[in-house]
Amino acid sequence: MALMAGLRVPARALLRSGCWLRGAALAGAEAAAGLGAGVRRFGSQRVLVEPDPAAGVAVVKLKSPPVNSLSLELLTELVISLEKLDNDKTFRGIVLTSDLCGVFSAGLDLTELCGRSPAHYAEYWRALQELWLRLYLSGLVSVAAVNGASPAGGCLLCLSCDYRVLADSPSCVIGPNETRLGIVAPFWFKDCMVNTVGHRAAEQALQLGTLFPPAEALRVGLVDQVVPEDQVQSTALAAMARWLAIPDHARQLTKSMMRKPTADRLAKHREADVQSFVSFVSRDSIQKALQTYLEKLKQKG
Ligand SMILES: CCCCC/C=C\C/C=C\C/C=C/C(=O)SCCNC(=O)CCNC(=O)[C@H](O)C(C)(C)COP(=O)(O)OP(=O)(O)OC[C@H]1O[C@@H](n2cnc3c(N)ncnc32)[C@H](O)[C@@H]1OP(=O)(O)O
Repeated sequence: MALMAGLRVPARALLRSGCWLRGAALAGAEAAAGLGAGVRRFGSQRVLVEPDPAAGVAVVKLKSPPVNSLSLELLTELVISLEKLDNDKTFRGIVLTSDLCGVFSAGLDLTELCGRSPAHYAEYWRALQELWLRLYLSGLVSVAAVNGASPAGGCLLCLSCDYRVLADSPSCVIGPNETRLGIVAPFWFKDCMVNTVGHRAAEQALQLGTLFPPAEALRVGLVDQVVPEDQVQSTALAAMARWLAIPDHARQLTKSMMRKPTADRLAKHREADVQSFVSFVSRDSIQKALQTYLEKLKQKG
């Protein structure tokens, strides 16, 4: 651990801040890339939005160190940013990516699931449902530029997008590893998996808690392209251009036709889903399993 401004900051987080320095350097290159004078980044503490109004595209970057785990705060900020972009006619598409090095998102923040009250679990789960429904049904084209590891809830975020580009690096694993923690993916995550890779591949991956390396993720269809790490964002933007060549109304109606039945399964039973999560996560055995997993993660660090 390093001490910085009175805060305990993990050394790994400081290393990752190399990416933020790169981000600062990139700011200088924004003019060249079309993000010129008058076009401002916006967002919040944990979600950075880089708009390109001329292209109608915004790059949405998760920046919640050390690993972009989906805390209640990150979920809330992401929902607000997506809502803002969804309601702004300037934008037709978003690229969702990470501002951190080596991690897209570590999935659900396990500290939100351990030792908290039932009311907290319920609030947390409602926020996760809200994010999933908003992203999954968004009228915007959504491309995930997956520039790091993306287990469990991180994988769900990617699956909720329309298209996925993954970095070709051994650390960039993606998949539903929930069972390895002793927990169960919710039915709507399962449905997303089935819709993306088919029933058999989803069943195997969900039961075995598989984290796919890039080539395997491409082979099963969990991602659409695998490219060198430094080409993830440019490839995502090139894919975006192809999707934006389609008239919005036709693409949006088609997206809704494909996705609404899946989303409706949750939308119609949200509160029952919350209660089933709360009673599951409150079990002693589940609390113990999650604590043990979290401790192992911390010891590894
Ligand atoms: C029947 C009813 C069903 C109801 C549904 C029930 C349950 C819900 C089920 C499913 C939905 C989704 C679930 C999830 O998403 S669970 C989370 C799964 N995620 C993981 O397993 C990832 C764990 N993390 C890692 O593997 C690695 O951290 C990494 C992402 C590969 C990055 O590795 P790296 O070496 O770069 O970092 P560290 O491992 O050293 O971690 C740094 C730091 O972060 C802490 N941390 C990591 N992941 C999490 C996390 N998910 N939540 C909270 N904190 C996390 C880690 O402990 C380190 O902390 P430290 O204090 O040591 O700095």
